[in-house]
Amino acid sequence: MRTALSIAGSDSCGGAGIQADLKTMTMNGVYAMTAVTALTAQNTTGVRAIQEATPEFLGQQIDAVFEDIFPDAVKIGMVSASELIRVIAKKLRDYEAKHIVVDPVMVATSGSVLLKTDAVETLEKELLPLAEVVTPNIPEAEILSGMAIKTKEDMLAAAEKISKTYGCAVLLKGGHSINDANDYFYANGEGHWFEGKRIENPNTHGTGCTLSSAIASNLAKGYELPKAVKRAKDYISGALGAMLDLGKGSGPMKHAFDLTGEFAKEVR
Ligand SMILES: Nc1ncnc2c1ncn2[C@@H]1O[C@H](COP(=O)(O)OP(=O)(O)O)[C@@H](O)[C@H]1O
Ligand SMILES: Cc1ncc(COP(=O)(O)OP(=O)(O)O)c(N)n1
Repeated sequence: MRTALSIAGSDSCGGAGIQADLKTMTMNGVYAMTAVTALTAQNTTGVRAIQEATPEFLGQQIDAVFEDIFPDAVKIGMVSASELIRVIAKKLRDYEAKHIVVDPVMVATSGSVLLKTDAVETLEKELLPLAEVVTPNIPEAEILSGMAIKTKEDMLAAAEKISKTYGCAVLLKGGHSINDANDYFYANGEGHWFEGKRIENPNTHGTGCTLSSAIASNLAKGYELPKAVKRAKDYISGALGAMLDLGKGSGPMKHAFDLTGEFAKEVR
């Protein structure tokens, strides 16, 4: 069985972070492992408190995984502080980790800051150059590219700039635009759109975590990056389309939706 490691924060309400990653990887037919960067006291209305792991303890979790079950892919989500980012980068370099997907989580949809301002530079310097693909949303891409993104043309230019600056593929997510859910992919000097039909579901807690861990799962299974992204896009559309409605705020998605076609055959 193929395996994937999520290095991310825990979300006590189960919709984002490590919990979303475990559900997504499992539903995508991959054995999921974790290294927890922080605990959050969080629900669908917001993040109340954050307790970071120590850098030493985060390193021990990563060692414990790599020394026993070498992951076929690694997804990195919320990592709030520079010291934690440095430990992750060193371990991934030392172990020569494969298929690294970086979701540069900065601010939760609820508005809570999940990456300290002084750690943005460390993320850019240490983690992005290790990534096979980075998956910013529009506000995150504005920070990484240093450009305002207001139009589709801005998305193209920002993705190209991030890709060329950090030497990785970029999937710039369009979930924060109003009319559609089209994401722009740029790699090796070429770009194209992954189109998505916008689903009228206000419960989008954990969409970014889910998409990035679905990409990591599909890379772990041996799909080339564009196909891994396409399959992840289909997965997020299915999970949002299942229309789960829990909690008082932006609720989580349903992962145990009816997988159809190609997915269903493989995951069984
Ligand atoms: N209402 C929606 N309908 C369909 N797809 C969506 C919707 N909202 C977000 N997505 C998709 O979910 C993924 C995560 O996007 P986004 O919400 O922008 O990320 P984040 O959670 O990091 O802010 C993207 O593929 C995006 O296109
Ligand atoms: C622990 C933890 N990690 C990441 C997030 C952010 O999740 P994401 O899917 O990027 O976006 P929203 O859920 O905020 O739309 C989080 N909230 N908690």
